[in-house]
Amino acid sequence: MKIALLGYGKMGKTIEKIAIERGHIIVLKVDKDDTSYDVSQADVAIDFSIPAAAVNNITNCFNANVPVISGTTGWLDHYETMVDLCKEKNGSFIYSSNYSLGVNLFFELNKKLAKMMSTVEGYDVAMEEIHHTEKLDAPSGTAITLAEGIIEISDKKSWKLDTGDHNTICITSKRIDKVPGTHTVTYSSKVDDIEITHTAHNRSGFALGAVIAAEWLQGKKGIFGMKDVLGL
Ligand SMILES: NC(=O)C1=CN([C@@H]2O[C@H](COP(=O)(O)OP(=O)(O)OC[C@H]3O[C@@H](n4cnc5c(N)ncnc54)[C@H](OP(=O)(O)O)[C@@H]3O)[C@@H](O)[C@H]2O)C=CC1
Ligand SMILES: O=C(O)C1=N[C@H](C(=O)O)C[C@H](O)C1
Repeated sequence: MKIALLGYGKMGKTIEKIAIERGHIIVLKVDKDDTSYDVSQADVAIDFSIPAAAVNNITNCFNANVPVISGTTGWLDHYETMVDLCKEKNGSFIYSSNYSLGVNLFFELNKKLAKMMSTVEGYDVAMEEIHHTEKLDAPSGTAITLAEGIIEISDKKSWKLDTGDHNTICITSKRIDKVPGTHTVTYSSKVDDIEITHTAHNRSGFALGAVIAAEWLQGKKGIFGMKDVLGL
């Protein structure tokens, strides 16, 4: 596949390495100063840029009829607009807050645990995410997906950063040195805690998942998620 990398930072560079190992060619690398670029030569574009650039990058791909894998987090207020544009342009689109196989299994485990916990009394749920100090958004996209998974099943109505109550899941965000991404969901009662944690050791799992998603999207039209890609 001919791949365009929209965002050539920590993730863009890791994706480049894995894509080349899997026999793909990088035909375009877009960074902050590349304001006008032509993505139309690519079979697929992979966007890991910054929250403020994601909508513009995804729009450029739909306008050029190029399938797009979106990994950037922190722009989801505009997700429905991008879905509508994808439908209007008959495009191909995958967004996932986290492309790693491990986290996608963790998303399923989180929902199973939430279902189990909804049958007992005395526990309250909270979440913690830890990332490197360069991260621009908080809470992480992955923490938001985990919270949405719990909200689907429990009597929690929403999530909030650093605060919570009976109706709200408290998500605590910590920023420490070079941590690639750690997410913990904790159910606490007066007598014990139940915790599940996913710890990324590096960025290779995210990058491999994004390349696998790009391969999977070839020849498909519509809007998909990693659940579709992984058959979960
Ligand atoms: N879904 C997932 O699985 C994962 C998602 N992420 C998300 O991916 C995003 C990128 O993460 P990461 O690589 O660690 O961050 P980096 O800061 O290392 O990289 C972001 C890159 O985007 C560049 N950039 C800035 N403006 C634009 C623009 N207009 N168009 C294209 N690129 C631009 C930056 O350039 P410059 O440095 O010059 O400003 C930088 O090189 C984040 O939103 C992060 O949360 C990260 C890991 C996994
Ligand atoms: O910025 C990061 O680094 C990461 N961002 C994603 C998120 O916001 O959930 C995924 C991963 O945790 C790493």
